Amino acid sequence: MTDAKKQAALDYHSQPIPGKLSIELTKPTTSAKHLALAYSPGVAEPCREIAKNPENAYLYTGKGNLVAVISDGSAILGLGNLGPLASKPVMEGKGVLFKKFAGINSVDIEINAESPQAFIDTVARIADTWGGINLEDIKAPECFEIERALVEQCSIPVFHDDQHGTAIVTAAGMLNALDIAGKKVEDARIVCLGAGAAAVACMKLLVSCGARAENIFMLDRKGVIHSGREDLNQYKAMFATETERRTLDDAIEGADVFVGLSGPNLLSPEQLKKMAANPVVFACSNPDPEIHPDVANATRDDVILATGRSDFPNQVNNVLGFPFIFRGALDVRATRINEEMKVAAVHALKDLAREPVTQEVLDAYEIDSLEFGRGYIIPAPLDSRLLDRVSSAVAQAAVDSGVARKPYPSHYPLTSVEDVYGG
Ligand SMILES: NC(=O)C1=CN([C@@H]2O[C@H](COP(=O)(O)OP(=O)(O)OC[C@H]3O[C@@H](n4cnc5c(N)ncnc54)[C@H](OP(=O)(O)O)[C@@H]3O)[C@@H](O)[C@H]2O)C=CC1
Ligand SMILES: CC(=O)C(=O)O
Ligand SMILES: [Mg+2]
Repeated sequence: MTDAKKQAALDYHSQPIPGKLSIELTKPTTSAKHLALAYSPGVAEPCREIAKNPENAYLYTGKGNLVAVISDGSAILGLGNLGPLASKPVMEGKGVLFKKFAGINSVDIEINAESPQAFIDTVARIADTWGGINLEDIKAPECFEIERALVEQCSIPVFHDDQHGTAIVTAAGMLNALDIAGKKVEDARIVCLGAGAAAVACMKLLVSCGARAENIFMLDRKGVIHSGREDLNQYKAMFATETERRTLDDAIEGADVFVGLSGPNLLSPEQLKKMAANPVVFACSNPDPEIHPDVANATRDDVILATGRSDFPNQVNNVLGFPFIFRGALDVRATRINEEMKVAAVHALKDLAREPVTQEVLDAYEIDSLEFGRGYIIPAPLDSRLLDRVSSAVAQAAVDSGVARKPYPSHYPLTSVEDVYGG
């Protein structure tokens, strides 16, 4: 980013008041009568009702539309482990996206935990406060154990966005991109740079969508993850292949797909040149992708390119997932976000990209036209149809797969965030 853009980002966060979110009141508070309802003595009544039946918390508090965004700051975007407090702008940012795109209230919580168990214990103790928990920017491999334990211990959805949100959006974009490239996911030779939270989840979901594990080369800082390595944790080991290839230079030769979930500027133009015709390159590290779009496009004119950023076409970013996935899950009071719900979200996103783009999207991105193709493989985050399409698919899948505690919402389809509480 230029110095001017960096300063603009700092000004955006600091002016006119610090931060990006505030809390609003939903009830009148102008008279003593109002206060007697909102606080003492009136507030005692909902307390008594909730003590009798915890489900009443959904009736008398904001719990049902409230998500905690929780991080330890150990893998903030692609910036690395900068600690809990430095993750706060990202966590507030996730809150902005929850509210703007899905009408969900959120609170960010940054935990200074000395161990994964301390993190788990902290979150488990406050879990009843929320309708759902979005774990964010927690590094691998700790994130896997943390999520597993919390899913087990909590009766509300717990979702590690960097794993599943990213995987859902990546799979949707990938199925479309391969189609445009004239290739089949089952045949695609895939290189995944990164073997952490996002990478492992993305490759697992791509395999569920038809990719063959033996066609995937995954790499970490030490190179290709192969069956001869003895330093692999159980999550990396799932992707160990029998191969003589050792480096990115080796792995990228002839590859159809590159998925970058690692760090900045790690794919060189020379490596991009070695890929097969019509290469699909998802350089998803934030804020700086594995290869800059200007460099990639100057290197090959047949590349189908996506990044995680809002300022280039084809934004493959979990912003297209988590707001709407939680919307659907909250609205049927799902106890968890299961595979069926994730796959439903993949197809809703994939299919929406194939529909004509609305004027609203063209205006928001200041362009005259956009149609399904190399420059448009995935819906844009400012497409208001996402709210209905993804949330309803997720809610239906939750009902069908038996994790919903409420029926499919009678107030669906949602046309805007104004509708989220129904009539
Ligand atoms: N666009 C999107 O929606 C999303 C993008 N991301 C991006 O993905 C990246 C990883 O995030 P996340 O999975 O949460 O983090 P993790 O810390 O869990 O994983 C990072 C992984 O990247 C690998 N890595 C780092 N540097 C290199 C390198 N020089 N060469 C090869 N591998 C490298 C690490 O290797 P090792 O295991 O050896 O340490 C590790 O496997 C970030 O840049 C993040 O911004 C993440 C989520 C969503
Ligand atoms: C987008 C996101 O969640 C990340 O880069 O970590
Ligand atoms: Mg993240």
